[in-house]
Amino acid sequence: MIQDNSETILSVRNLTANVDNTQILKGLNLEIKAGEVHAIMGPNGSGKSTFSKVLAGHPAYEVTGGEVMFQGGNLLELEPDERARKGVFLAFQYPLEIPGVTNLDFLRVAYNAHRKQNGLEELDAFDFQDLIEEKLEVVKMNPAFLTRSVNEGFSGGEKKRNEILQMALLQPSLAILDETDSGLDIDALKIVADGVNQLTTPDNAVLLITHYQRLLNYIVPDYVHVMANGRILMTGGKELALELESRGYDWILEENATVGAVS
Ligand SMILES: Nc1ncnc2c1ncn2[C@@H]1O[C@H](COP(=O)(O)OP(=O)(O)OP(=O)(O)O)[C@@H](O)[C@H]1O
Repeated sequence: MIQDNSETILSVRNLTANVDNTQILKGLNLEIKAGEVHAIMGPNGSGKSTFSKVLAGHPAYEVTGGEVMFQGGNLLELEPDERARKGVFLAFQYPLEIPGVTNLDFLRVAYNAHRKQNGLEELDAFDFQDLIEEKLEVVKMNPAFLTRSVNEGFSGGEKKRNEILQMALLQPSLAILDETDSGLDIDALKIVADGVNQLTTPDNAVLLITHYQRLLNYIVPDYVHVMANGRILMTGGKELALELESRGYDWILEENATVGAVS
């Protein structure tokens, strides 16, 4: 038997979570190994963003049961900033604006916090400038975006690109991209996808949440999961995304309703 020795990056078992006392996640299971790209698709309101926010530690979401292990440690015990420093990165569906804080300062503080976590010295402003210019190339962003306040007045697509810039800089172990493709024109979609692909290594993993198969033409997933009603109902390879595009979700919901009725 061939042994798969890849490191497990994320292991989610029977996760349940509430928002405002309403249960949204209802027993979610997922295992992600180093080097893998996973995509989660599913109907509106199925809990995809909730899952990403629970992973990031958003305080509005209450975990009521189950387990989330990240690189062998209990993720749920960590504060949101600790999760980020340890390498969990969430690119938001709706990136926040931070008026009064320049993109450059924001990125430098985030980057140096990350270095500190890894026992490294802070990078001074000059070295950071060199580094960030290199990263701007990855996402083909104009340096003028560095001196503007974080996301303030950025177009939808520029905000998404800025999220990928942050990711390029921080090189997370687990990048969770929540509908990063929404609002992107075709060229921007390719640039963002190239950025993600350049950052994918055998040591890290990517979790994409998307409604559109087209993103998966550019970032090819190892696994596609279908989430509905707070659970992952089906897992397949990249071809599952094509099938979903042509058949929609009802057949999966019906199959699961039948299974649920029998068991
Ligand atoms: N604060 C809240 N109070 C009550 N219900 C909430 C709250 N926040 C989210 N929900 C509900 O949780 C459910 C899951 O929402 P979530 O955003 O996780 O879904 P999604 O799968 O990401 O949807 P979409 O594909 O539309 O982005 C939805 O029915 C939503 O209305």
